[in-house]
Amino acid sequence: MLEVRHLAVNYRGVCAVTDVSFRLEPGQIVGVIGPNGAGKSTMVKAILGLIPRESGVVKFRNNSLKQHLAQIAYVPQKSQIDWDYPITVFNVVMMARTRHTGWFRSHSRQSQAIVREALERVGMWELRQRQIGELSGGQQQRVFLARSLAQQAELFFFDEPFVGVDKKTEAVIFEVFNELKYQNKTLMVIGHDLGEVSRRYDRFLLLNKTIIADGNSAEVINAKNIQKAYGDGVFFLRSELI
Ligand SMILES: Nc1ncnc2c1ncn2[C@@H]1O[C@H](COP(=O)(O)OP(=O)(O)OP(=O)(O)O)[C@@H](O)[C@H]1O
Repeated sequence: MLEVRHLAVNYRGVCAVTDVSFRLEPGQIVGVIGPNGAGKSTMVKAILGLIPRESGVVKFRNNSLKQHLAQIAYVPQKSQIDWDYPITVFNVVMMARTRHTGWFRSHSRQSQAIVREALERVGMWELRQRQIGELSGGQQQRVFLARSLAQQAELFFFDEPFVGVDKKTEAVIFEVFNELKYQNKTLMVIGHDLGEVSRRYDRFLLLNKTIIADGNSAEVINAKNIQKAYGDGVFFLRSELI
């Protein structure tokens, strides 16, 4: 479904990501892990064309990804969102429908129903008239999750969706991820806390500028790979992770 070949990104001549290649298939939740500064966010932004690539090829269903942007949902890191922007919860989620209705046309009943369903799914319908800056961290993540649902995408990228959320919101997010997976959607989820990584993911990409390991939990999360990616001094207890 998504094919990335030899992706490389430089920032002002300094390499952030190099020679990253992988394929994503439908119906998978793929965790991207690696230390701070490993290039996880950079990799995703370069895949999406949000920042320039030094080199590499990205194909979605054998075509250029640009032709399929409506089918790709991206939820950036919380720190990248302007929470002071004056917009309600409802309208943030409705933004996902703009590609379907256009900027200047009023939103169809169908879009309104889709937005409502998405907000209800994440338990945020009651707060639909709130300004986004007036929400807690967990509520903010739920709103952006709802926005990705309302887009009715095929491929989803989430950049650190579990930062600042409590266990209840974490459980809601994973329930929604699993529903999407069983609808044969593909999810790529960035996280850097190894404790958060568990059997909930089908596959992991361990990144430190390039892919250190790619596979299931046992294949990726082992002492050798973790040391390679994180260096010495990382306390590793596999039994905690499975
Ligand atoms: N806009 C930028 N300009 C210059 N360098 C950047 C820029 N964005 C990121 N970098 C650098 O690129 C490298 C990769 O950063 P990136 O944010 O992709 O890593 P990450 O794995 O997502 O990190 P974290 O887990 O801390 O979010 C880092 O060294 C970072 O300092």
